[in-house]
Parts: sequence; C-alpha cells; structure tokens
Amino acid sequence: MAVYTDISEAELTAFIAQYDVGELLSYKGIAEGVENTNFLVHCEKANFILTLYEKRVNPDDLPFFLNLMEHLAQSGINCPLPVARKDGEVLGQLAGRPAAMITFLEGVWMREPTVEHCSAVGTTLAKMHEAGQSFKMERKNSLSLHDWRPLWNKCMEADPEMEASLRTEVEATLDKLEANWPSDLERGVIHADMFPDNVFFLGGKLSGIIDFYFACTDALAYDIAVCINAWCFEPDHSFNVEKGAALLEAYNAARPLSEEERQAMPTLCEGAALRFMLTRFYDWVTTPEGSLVVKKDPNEYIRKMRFHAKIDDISGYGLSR
Ligand SMILES: Nc1ncnc2c1ncn2[C@@H]1O[C@H](COP(=O)(O)OP(=O)(O)OP(=O)(O)O)[C@@H](O)[C@H]1O
Ligand SMILES: N[C@@H](CCO)C(=O)O
Repeated sequence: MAVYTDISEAELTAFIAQYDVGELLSYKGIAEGVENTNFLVHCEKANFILTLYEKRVNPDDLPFFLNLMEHLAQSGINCPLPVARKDGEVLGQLAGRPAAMITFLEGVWMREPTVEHCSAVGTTLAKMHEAGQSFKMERKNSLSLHDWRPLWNKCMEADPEMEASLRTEVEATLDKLEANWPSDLERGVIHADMFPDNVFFLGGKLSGIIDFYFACTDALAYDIAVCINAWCFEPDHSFNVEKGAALLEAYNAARPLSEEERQAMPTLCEGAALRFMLTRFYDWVTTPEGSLVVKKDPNEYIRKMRFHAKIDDISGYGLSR
C-alpha cells in the first residue's frame, strides 16, 4: 500500500484550512501506486486527491509537474488540476513532505485492456504530445539512457547473489542501447509512465490521465515505446500485435510518425523495457520485507527486453511501413 507517510486528522484539518474547500469531512489512504503517498480527501465543497511526494520526486521538479497538469487541462487533455490555496500557492508541506491537492478524476483503470483501449491510448498520447508543444518549461528525464547504467550498478551492489548470466545480459543490453540510442528524434513533453493504472475510462471512453510525476522533456516516440510495453502484452507475457497495431495506428493518425521514429521504435521499446526493469529490480531488492508496498515484478520486463531485442522493424509491432 502506498502510504509511506501517515498523517493525523489534526494535521490534515490544519492543512485543509489553507484551501477554500470547506470543512474536512473524511479521508482515507489509497492502497494503489508505488511512488507517492496518496489520500482521498472528502471536503464540504468537493473530493480531492492529496499527494505527499516521496523518494523519487525531487521537490524542485514539482512546479514543472503541477504547471504541466494545468497547461494540459487548459489545452483540452483531461487530467487533474492542482488546487490553489487561499494564498495562491499550489505546493505546501504536510508531515515534513512536499504536498499538493489535485482535483479528483472520475473513472476506473482497465485491468484487462482491449484493442479498443489501446487505440484510445494511442490517440490521447498523440494529442497530449501536441498539447505539450506549447508548454514552456523543460525537465530532463531523470531515468533516461545515461541514468540506466548507474542504476544497474546499484542493483548489482544491492543484490550480490544475482545470477552471472543476468549481469552479462543486462550489460550487453546497456552496451547495445548506448551505441544505438537515437539522438535526433522530435522532442517535447512526455508522460513517461502512461501505464494502464494511470489512464481512466468511463463508459468505454478514455476519461483522463493521472500521475505526471515522471513527465519530462524527451523524444516523443519514447513515450509510445513505454505504452507499447505497458499496454500491448498479455498476462502470459506474449505480445499482442493487434493491440500494438491499434495503438500505433491511432497515434499515427493523430500525429504522423517520422521515418526516424519508425526506425528507432525497436531500440526505444527495448530501452523502455530496461528502464522499468531497473526501477522494479531496484525496488525489489531494496524494499524491506514486511513493507506495505506491493512490489512490481522485474522479470516481466526482462522478458519484454528479450522480446524487443528480436524485433528489427516497426512492422513487428503491427504498423505496416
Ligand atoms: N486525480 C485523481 N483522481 C482520482 N483518483 C486518483 C487521482 N490521482 C490518483 N488517484 C488514485 O490514486 C492511485 C495512485 O495514484 P498515482 O498513480 O498517482 O500514485 P503513484 O504512487 O505515483 O503510482 P505509480 O505506481 O503509478 O507511479 C491511482 O491508481 C488512483 O486510484
Ligand atoms: N509504472 C511503473 C511504476 C511506477 O513507476 C511500473 O509499472 O513499474
């Protein structure tokens, strides 16, 4: 359960009094998520999500995330809006952590996404990329190519028992990606973590996107690669080419992919699989036993890395050339 920091009713009541939201009626910790502490907060005027930012969020990046949500919402992308306090600030402190309240988004996330959901994600991702082009702030991707080897070194240090064959395999993947990573693709604001649990649907329609806390400035096509990994594999780990085709075709219809982006897709997908393998592996070996967080399986992403390593053309993901 992702409630790393607990708060008392008295602390929350004092915090809420800074906002024009009426009295605090009730609140509860939200079990889902692995990164930050989230509470659902019922106030007289509305319901909100209160987030206390934890380990992977640098407080200096919070203005980027909060302004981005505001920018995207104003550009027609349905995402939470940061709530301003009576003094105009959106960022505060609670229980020693940076904290913000955002609007509550209606909808549910899809445990078993279908081809239609993948298509909706492709369209919305492309629209988000277009809307991001007029966002003026920039943020470096803190989990990009050059961050992967140091993170892998930390994983190896934390897990001295790791199998030698896995060490060799990941080192070889890092060497290959470092030699081939594309540097000239169109850049812009990317979500960088658009997994099914961060996309809500209502009545079969995509109703909104949450969790912009990995958003950054990077190659737009890398965001597609993250989505291919997160949306287009089945629970038995096989790749569903129909889902891949739906996502890519819908994206391409809203924002046509360049030749360079098409060519780079297998490398971007392998890199995205490695990135999620790394954070999952690191959390797996460093999260203490008995902790209330549900750890995510790194092996799923080792399998995906191996799948992408064998793809040499975007048609392998279902988009005809
Ligand atoms: N604006 C919102 N409206 C409605 N529910 C929300 C909102 N923000 C967060 N939630 C709920 O809280 C849960 C966790 O939120 P979030 O995904 O932001 O946490 P996280 O710890 O950053 O998770 P992740 O592991 O995806 O990085 C979501 O699955 C959702 O149920
Ligand atoms: N979406 C990530 C967790 C949040 O970083 C994963 O599934 O590993």
